[in-house]
Amino acid sequence: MSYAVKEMFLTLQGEGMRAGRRAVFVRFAGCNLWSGREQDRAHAICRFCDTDFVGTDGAGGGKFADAEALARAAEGHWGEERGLRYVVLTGGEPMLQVDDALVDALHARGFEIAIETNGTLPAHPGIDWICVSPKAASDVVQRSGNELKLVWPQPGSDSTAMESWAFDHHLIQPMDDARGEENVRACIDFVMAHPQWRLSLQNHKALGLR
Ligand SMILES: C[S@@+](CC[C@H](N)C(=O)[O-])C[C@H]1O[C@@H](n2cnc3c(N)ncnc32)[C@H](O)[C@@H]1O
Ligand SMILES: Nc1nc2[nH]cc(C(=O)O)c2c(=O)[nH]1
Ligand code: SF4
Ligand SMILES: [Mg+2]
Repeated sequence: MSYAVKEMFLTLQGEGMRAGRRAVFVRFAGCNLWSGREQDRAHAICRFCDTDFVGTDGAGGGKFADAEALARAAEGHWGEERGLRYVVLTGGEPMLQVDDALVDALHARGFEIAIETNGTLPAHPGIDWICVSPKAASDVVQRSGNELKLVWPQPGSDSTAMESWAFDHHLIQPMDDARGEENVRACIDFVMAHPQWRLSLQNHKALGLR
């Protein structure tokens, strides 16, 4: 299979329990909850997306003919060092494209594989670190994993129900939109009232990283 990738880059994971870790990000093109076009945002299932995932024209992006080609490119971003290789598959929605061949090719090059997914499709069982970020108007089928990262406030999402889902960590992340600090305050208040949750900040934005 070929893969459509918007962009690929080396950075620090900015969010969640593994924030601060060196990682190659592979941003797949396309999503099942929004077309990515601004004129469609108001009617999309997911309306707060902070990401351009349309097309394959970003830095390091492109159409990769097969899994080997994509894994080779990821290795190129990481460099020769073989220790602690870490790749984060994101998008768009990566589970629209991630398959056995890609998981095997990345593992063969020594990568630990993480995914950022909206959870509407089952995560590939070979993935080593699963982060699910539920969207209120969608049906989440992937209810287990390493971390659940709920963007907040998100009217219509049932955080109490999510506490019984099988995740090791439950995180609340401020929605980055025009309300800004108000959303951060709402997240702090939420964690103060629900100690089983913890705050996730988008460190890369504060640090000026990609
Ligand atoms: C762009 S999404 C791509 C992966 C997948 N489609 C998903 O939604 O999880 C990556 C992460 O950014 C989060 N995110 C997207 N827009 C955001 C925003 N405006 N504020 C805070 N987090 C946001 C998502 O919830 C998800 O955890
Ligand atoms: N540095 C950095 N960390 C991230 N964690 C999740 C991201 C994403 O867009 O999936 C992201 C991203 O875009 N950049
Ligand atoms: S599901 Fe993820 S990639 Fe798709 S529109 Fe929402 S935040 Fe963006
Ligand atoms: Mg991002």
